[in-house]
Amino acid sequence: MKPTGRGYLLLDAHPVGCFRSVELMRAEVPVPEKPPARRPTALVIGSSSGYGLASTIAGLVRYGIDGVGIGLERPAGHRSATAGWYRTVATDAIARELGADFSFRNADAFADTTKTETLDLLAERFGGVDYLIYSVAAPRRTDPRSGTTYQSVLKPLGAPHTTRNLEFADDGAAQVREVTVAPATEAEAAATVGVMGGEDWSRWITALAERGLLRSGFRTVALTYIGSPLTSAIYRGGTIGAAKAHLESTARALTERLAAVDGRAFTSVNGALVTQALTAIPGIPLYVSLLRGVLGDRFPSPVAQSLDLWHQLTARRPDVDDSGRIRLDRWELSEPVQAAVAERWRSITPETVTALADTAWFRAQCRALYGFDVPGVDYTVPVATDLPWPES
Ligand SMILES: NC(=O)c1ccc[n+]([C@@H]2O[C@H](COP(=O)([O-])OP(=O)(O)OC[C@H]3O[C@@H](n4cnc5c(N)ncnc54)[C@H](O)[C@@H]3O)[C@@H](O)[C@H]2O)c1
Repeated sequence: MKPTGRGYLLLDAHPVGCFRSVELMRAEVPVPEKPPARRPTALVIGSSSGYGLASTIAGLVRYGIDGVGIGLERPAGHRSATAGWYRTVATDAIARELGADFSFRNADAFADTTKTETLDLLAERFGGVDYLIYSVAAPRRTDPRSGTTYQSVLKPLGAPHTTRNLEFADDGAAQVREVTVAPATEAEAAATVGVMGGEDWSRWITALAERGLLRSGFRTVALTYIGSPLTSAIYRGGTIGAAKAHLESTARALTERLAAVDGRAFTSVNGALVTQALTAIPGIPLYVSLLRGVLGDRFPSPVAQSLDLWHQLTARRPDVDDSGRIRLDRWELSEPVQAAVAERWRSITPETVTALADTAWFRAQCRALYGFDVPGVDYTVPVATDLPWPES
């Protein structure tokens, strides 16, 4: 199987490459000296990819979690299954090997039926939930109660924004192209909040509360991002930033509601991570490649950040900023790092891009999202792509 596609989007995922990337993530998690006194129950929404996957693996290996992970993935058909499908198969194998009672559901987290069925399963198997990690990144959401489908957009607010995009030719050569993005309409901004804001997270908590499934001391976290002044027009000050602000205010409202069970809701500001969604945000691929150019191997992995997230979630007093957010992005936003990235951003030319930005790393990361370019995989060996979703 060969990687085929257009731009950053590939059409197939390589199962063995996806298994291997899950193994490599697992290898980063230190095994605890002794098992936890009580196995916590966790619900991870968005467990097949990115930060949700890393949190699931870190939780299984280091924190002995049982529970449920939810992702929305496509099975094999004319093309391979999605990469998240194969990563879930591999994560399930880890859970089984560890003896964890952890099952995976392939379902639309935004649907009421998914909530009911997942809560039925949690009630029957565990009788309550200790942690909910909300790590969904979706392009659209259908609100099952109104039937409205919201479509998110990645646009600035108020004024057009001109930035530079990193692209790759078919032979892998890096190119930088100037792009101008028109500002979002009010309807587009509201729709983005409808997808990536806190409404669905809040509904999960309400559903758990109504079923009496919130254990005393329950904690929940949804992931957010701030990012650099270089990307603020398109990210934090743009439509997606408005959605993140909504998510952050939802955390404050949820914490008030969770007082009855001595619970708390947080957002966690994670650092930049190469994902498919990130490649679609104008300017961000160049920014992240420059960030890696500055940091090299000091760029923390998603597993390292997820271990920090669990550390904070399980701490008696989590380390939060003035707005009540867990901060896992200090490495990214530190003054010297941002100054170095900004200096490179200003001076970059088509001739210097590969020297100043780690474009080779960025391209390999993008391909690894589909299981290609993963170290230790023999891509000449034929692979079966039609694999079943793990049984729950
Ligand atoms: N990538 C970054 O740089 C970055 C940085 C900080 C915070 N975050 C935040 O982290 C969160 C997760 O993003 P990611 O980058 O890990 O994304 P990702 O694309 O790697 O993972 C998204 C997950 O959501 C699941 N999903 C999507 N739609 C779903 C649906 N309708 N029902 C059930 N599951 C669904 C996918 O299956 C996948 O498991 C987002 O809130 C994102 O904004 C990302």
